Amino acid sequence: MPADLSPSDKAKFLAAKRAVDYVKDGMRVGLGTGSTAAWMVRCLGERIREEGLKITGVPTSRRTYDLAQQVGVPVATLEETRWLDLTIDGADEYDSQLNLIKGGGGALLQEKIVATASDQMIVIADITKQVETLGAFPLPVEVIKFGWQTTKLLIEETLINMDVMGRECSLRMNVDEPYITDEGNYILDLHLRRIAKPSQLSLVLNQIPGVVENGLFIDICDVLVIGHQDGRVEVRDINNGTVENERIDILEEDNLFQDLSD
Ligand SMILES: O=C(CO)[C@H](O)[C@H](O)COP(=O)(O)O
Repeated sequence: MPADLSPSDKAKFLAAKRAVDYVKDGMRVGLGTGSTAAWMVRCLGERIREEGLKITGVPTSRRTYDLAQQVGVPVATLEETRWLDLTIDGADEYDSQLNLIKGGGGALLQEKIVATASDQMIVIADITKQVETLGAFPLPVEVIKFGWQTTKLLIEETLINMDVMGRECSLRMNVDEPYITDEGNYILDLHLRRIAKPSQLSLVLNQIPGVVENGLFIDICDVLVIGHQDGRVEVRDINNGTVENERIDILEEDNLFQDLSD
């Protein structure tokens, strides 16, 4: 087993490796953003090299675009493909209904557009992302720069009216400057602790002028693949209510791990 791969990376890799089994020849695939999604892009690159798999990937960020280019996954834009067969992406939190918080990596807007434009969304994660109620992870909200302080006040007012537990709302920073998304916007992180009504909150937030999109993904994820550090992989399918447990032998993947961790 490669010494330089952390237990957390092993779990992410296993989820990613299992999820790319869903990808078939000719598919148009949404490529998520983040450390777990990066494993998925590398696994797709591996299948393209080893099996000659033919796909078109639609990246959800510049980072993912760069990685796809690097590992040989052909890319196109959503403008070109219009619709996708499948999107595979990570998440910051998931609940038992497979509702999600996303956007920790700042790509929630493209991620939501791409996932919504897909016949199926598969989320890959490790067990640390599982929560009973969404909200422990700060909820990212993408806002336009113009009048962002006013948008922030309106969000805070909305949170008071909705009687949400935590109400702190902070501008995401990149060292000492505001973080700028790929679409040139700011992100406000809402420290809510517990979101009792995620569906309602998502709708209300998106009605506030200046809000572009929020990181709540409600009824979008179809399949959740959870990687465990001991080699187990759990596949939960929300549409047919199945839960499957499998095991991927990590030792057999040693060479692949070595390749991918470069
Ligand atoms: O939503 C995202 C990026 O905007 C990511 O999917 C989310 O932050 C999870 O990232 P990681 O796999 O690195 O934990």
